[in-house]
Amino acid sequence: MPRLRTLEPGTTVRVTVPATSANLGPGFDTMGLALSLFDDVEARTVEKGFRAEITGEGAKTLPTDGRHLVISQVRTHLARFGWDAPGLTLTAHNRIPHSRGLGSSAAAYVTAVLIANALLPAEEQASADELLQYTASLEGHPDNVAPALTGGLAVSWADDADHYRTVRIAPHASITPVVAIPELPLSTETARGLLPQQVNHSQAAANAGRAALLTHALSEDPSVLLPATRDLLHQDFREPAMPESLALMNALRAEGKAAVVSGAGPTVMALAVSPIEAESVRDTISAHIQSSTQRWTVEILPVATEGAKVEVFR
Ligand SMILES: Nc1ncnc2c1ncn2[C@@H]1O[C@H](COP(=O)(O)OP(=O)(O)O)[C@@H](O)[C@H]1O
Ligand SMILES: N[C@@H](CCOP(=O)(O)O)C(=O)O
Repeated sequence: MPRLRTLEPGTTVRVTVPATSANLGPGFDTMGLALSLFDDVEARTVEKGFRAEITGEGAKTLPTDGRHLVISQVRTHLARFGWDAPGLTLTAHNRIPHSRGLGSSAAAYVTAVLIANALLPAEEQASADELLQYTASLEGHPDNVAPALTGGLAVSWADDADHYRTVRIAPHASITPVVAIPELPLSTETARGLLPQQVNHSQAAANAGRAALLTHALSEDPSVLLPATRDLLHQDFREPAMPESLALMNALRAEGKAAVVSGAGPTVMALAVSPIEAESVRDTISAHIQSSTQRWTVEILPVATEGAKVEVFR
């Protein structure tokens, strides 16, 4: 393997990346919405040593040396282009909760790839399309990384050559997400392990109809959000791993609220259609979870219209 070139110390890259809620009901592995909850990470190239200082989520659990996911992925991405950092100091302010279905791992991959890309010489930097390929391949599905990169609502797919594609759709301005985040985590890997290899054809057809309706509901006509958010591909299969989340989602839906499992769960997200309705949904959720055995955080998280932001200081 050819020797890696070493970057100069003294460059700082700051990345701000939004949380994302994938699936949105029937858009399994395809649709995702960026939410106004952000991780802020600053990376500085230094003479030597790989170290992370973490506040917030993961401060007590994540590795603080070169094994930190963002540090290791920055180095992997640099190596792809024949570079390494002499050393790296990472300062991470993590606000996106981990393993709750709000896209924390996607945010970490996007952060790492954007940091590495900004550290590369300008002529070697990746295009927006390449950034999508790298981040979606790391995550294994594009539905979180795409809206984390673009902001707003993203509909993504892999084409016949397995090349990831995405289109950004401006969400209707009235849409106001409310999230109920339970205390107990559920890893995406575990939740994916509950999915069947095959699904019934008529259920797949019904799901396709709802997903098609969902793009219309989210962009043009939120009045059809309740039928448009009905999923037949993943939520029920995952119930054994998060029964309280499914119970909350079903109770909200029975009351006419467009509630879904956020990502692979266990967070539940309801899509209100005004800030006032969002407050009422928040109160309704709080009433439902009063008898729960675990603590929940209930928050209104407006749509983030901008995707990840990168600043470079030399
Ligand atoms: N900011 C971060 N820095 C380092 N590792 C992270 C970060 N965010 C997430 N991770 C890793 O990803 C895991 C969560 O990924 P996952 O189970 O896919 O859940 P999520 O739904 O939050 O993406 C965490 O346990 C941690 O190992
Ligand atoms: N489509 C994926 C989405 C996972 O999102 P996350 O936020 O839970 O990582 C799935 O449903 O598995």
